[in-house]
Formats: sequence, C-alpha cells, structure tokens
Amino acid sequence: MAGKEISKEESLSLKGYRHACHIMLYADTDARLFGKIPMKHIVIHVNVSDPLCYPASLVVELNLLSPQMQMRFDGLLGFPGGLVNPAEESLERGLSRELWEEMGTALEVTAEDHHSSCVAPSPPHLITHLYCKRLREEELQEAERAAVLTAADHGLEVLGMVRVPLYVLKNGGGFPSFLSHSFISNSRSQLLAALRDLGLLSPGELDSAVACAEKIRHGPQP
Ligand SMILES: O=c1[nH]cnc2c1ncn2[C@@H]1O[C@H](COP(=O)(O)OP(=O)(O)O)[C@@H](O)[C@H]1O
Repeated sequence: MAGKEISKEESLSLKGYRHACHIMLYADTDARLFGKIPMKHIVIHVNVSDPLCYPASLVVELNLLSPQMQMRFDGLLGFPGGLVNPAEESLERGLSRELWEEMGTALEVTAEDHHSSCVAPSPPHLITHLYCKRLREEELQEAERAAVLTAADHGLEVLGMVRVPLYVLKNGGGFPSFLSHSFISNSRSQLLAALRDLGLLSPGELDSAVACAEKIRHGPQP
C-alpha cells in the first residue's frame, strides 16, 4: 500500500483531505548485538541450508542504524505522530505537539525534515506526510526513556517504541521478520522509501528483505 506521491504544497491545496504527520527518528548506534557483533556494520554469511530468502553465496552487509517505530493501541506498527489541521497550525508544529503527547519529548521538527507526502490508499481522503530526523544516539535513547516515563499516551494510544532491526539473520530474522508484521495505513511503504532515500539500505537490500518477508508471511505458522 504505497499511495500516490504528491508535493507537500499541492497536498495543502487539496480540499476535503485530512493530514496525518509522522516521523522516523533514527541514529547511529555503537550497540553490539548479543554483546559482540558491532551493530554499526555487520557481515553475515548465510547458511547454505537456509530454506528462506538469500542465495547461499550472498554476504549480507548492512549499515546498522536505529530507526524507530511504535506499537500502536490497535496492535499495528506505525510511526509516532498524528493528525494535524493545517488551517490551525503548520504541519511541523502539529507534529511536534503530537510527539510531545506520544513520546514526552520536545523535538523541534522543521520543514527541512520533510521526506514525502502521499495520498494514502486507505483510509479515504487522507494525506500522509513523513518526516525524518537524525538524532545522536544519546538523544534517541533519551527519547525512548521519556516515551515510557513521561509521555501522556504511553500504555494507552502507544504501547511502546520499537527499534527497527536493519540487519538480516539466518532464516530472515531481523529486518525481513520485522517487515512481515502488520502496519497501519502506508507506514510500511514510508519506512521502505525513507530507508532507500536516506541511503540507509540499498534498493537491492530492500528488495531482498521484502521478498523474504513475503515468504515469512505465507510460510507455515507454528
Ligand atoms: O505511521 C503512519 N504512517 C502513515 N499513516 C499513519 C501512520 N500512523 C497512523 N496513520 C494514519 O493516520 C491517521 C491518524 O492516525 P493516528 O492514530 O496516528 O493519529 P491520531 O492520534 O491523531 O488519531 C489514521 O487514519 C491512520 O490510518
């Protein structure tokens, strides 16, 4: 569900549409998976017998940053943010307000952080705007703590912030598994486009992960 891309200016001139603004916060990380594998840059040789995904010879090499999404009240994954009425405030100011409610963090979102605007495939008459903002790792960690400790919506509209794993493990663990979950509206497409456009993952890496996620979704369930 990608939706039709449109410029922010054009979207604001359309009548009868609601505007949903969300943000992808991300940061470089020095964290180590299982205490030993550097998260920043990881190389995994995929096992020949893996039934899923990658050809045996492929070495998966991904840059590991930590983009954030959240588990919503409805059990779907999405980005932090919400509806903004552009007749009352700018998209950026409204998004900052939503972030305060959902994450308990005062983050200034500017027009430079705008990534894309789309006419959402569903629900009808909705424009979705995605913003992307790179933080320092300490800022991201601080935002995660505030989301639990001080955000008004924690445990209600937002059940928790989650980091998006950008690495790929055997049998599609990591990013492909993450993509196989259920997402609100076009947030999954927003995630894929942002990772591609920001150069966090290459088009080839994204295509492989999407194909692998499809196999996981349609594979045997325990
Ligand atoms: O991450 C997202 N990307 C794109 N659209 C989203 C995302 N999260 C929610 N939406 C859509 O935006 C609209 C507003 O949703 P949200 O629940 O975030 O705002 P609200 O708290 O102001 O109601 C809903 O129609 C939903 O389908």
